[in-house]
Amino acid sequence: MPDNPPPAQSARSVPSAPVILGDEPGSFPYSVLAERHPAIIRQVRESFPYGPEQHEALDALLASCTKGVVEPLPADAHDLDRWSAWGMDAYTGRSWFDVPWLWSESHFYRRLLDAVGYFGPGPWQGIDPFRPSKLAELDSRETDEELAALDELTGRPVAEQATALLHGSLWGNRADLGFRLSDAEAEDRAAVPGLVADDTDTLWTLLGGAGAAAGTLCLIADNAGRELIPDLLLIAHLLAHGRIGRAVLQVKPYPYYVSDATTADVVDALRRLTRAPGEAAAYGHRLWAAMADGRLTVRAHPFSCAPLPYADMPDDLRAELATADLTIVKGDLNYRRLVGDRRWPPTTPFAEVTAHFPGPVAALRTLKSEVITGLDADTEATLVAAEGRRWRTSGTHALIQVSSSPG
Ligand SMILES: O=P(O)(O)OC[C@H]1O[C@](O)(CO)[C@@H](O)[C@@H]1O
Repeated sequence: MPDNPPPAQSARSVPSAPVILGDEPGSFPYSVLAERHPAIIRQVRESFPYGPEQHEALDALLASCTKGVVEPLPADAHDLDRWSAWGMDAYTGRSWFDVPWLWSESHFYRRLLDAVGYFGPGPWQGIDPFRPSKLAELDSRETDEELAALDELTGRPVAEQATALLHGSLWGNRADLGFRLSDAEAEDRAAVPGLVADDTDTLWTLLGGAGAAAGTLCLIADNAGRELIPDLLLIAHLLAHGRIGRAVLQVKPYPYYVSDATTADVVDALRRLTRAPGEAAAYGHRLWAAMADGRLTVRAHPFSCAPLPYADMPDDLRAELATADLTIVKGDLNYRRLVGDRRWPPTTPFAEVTAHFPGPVAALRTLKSEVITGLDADTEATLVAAEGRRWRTSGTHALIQVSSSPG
């Protein structure tokens, strides 16, 4: 089977490059499977007073994902057909290290929820194993400081507010609790400026300027807490200043990648805002009102937890995204899914690898895995000279890349 593609490869394939596997000891993908996943199992074990049944299931998952093979989902799994369509039949019986890294890493979180009884039936049904760490981050001093900064920002010119909130949403992506488990001090080591690509000007042209009809923004969210809050603040600003008429916030239908946002996390974030002192509360109440009158809608499409690239999205999601004037795709995992989790040469044009997308798309991402496209050769040379390969995974660099006419 060439390149290990899942059986359902769509006719909308993009230009090709080798799919990333986790099979190379010493490589970043390998370290995530071999070290980070066991660390996440340890963290989950300690986060709740789970019983012997859950601990045994976590033991079995640990053995399977580090030394074993991909095993079939239980016959009564609610999403068995979906995972069969997502390639599980092709990968069952194979090492987690020998199948596409995006697939095995994503499948790990599905199996982790099974192990702790999240899908039920039973006492642990619907109990988010990552909630304690998400709430701790939401209630942190850092969040207080970021919200307090809004009081000063509100007096600034509107264009300056917009740029500050856009960058707040971008750098908020460092709020990835899974990442923190293995590299908390990364921020202090950056040798080269943070932004490696910046299409901000193009992005603003796609969000109704003065006199232009206020269209629809779709924001495909990533992490909860200190990332989701700046995402919501950006949406509130764009609604309040008539740059958009409506926003659709795409979140995850269940806990995923430790800190990815679910609807429960959106509610927690809005409550955090409305409870805050000063301008933050005003933002919170405006967002709450926008939810009530439909100007802000939350969606949780099952494909947001699929181990597949967006090029393989189902038609209903494709049709929905096609109605947006702009789709902002947040974070590292979504970037891998947007451009394809492949070893692209870094100067591969972003527009080429996003041609499959059904409408204008902007990626806001801090770099936490090896996939990269759309760099100019000088920037790549400077980064390599200063940091070798570290710039790709350290989380200290970011990008704003826009493709205004794909599809
Ligand atoms: O929260 P984000 O920005 O999607 O980051 C998640 C990224 O972290 C990792 O799990 C490991 O760095 C990547 O595999 C994944 O792409």
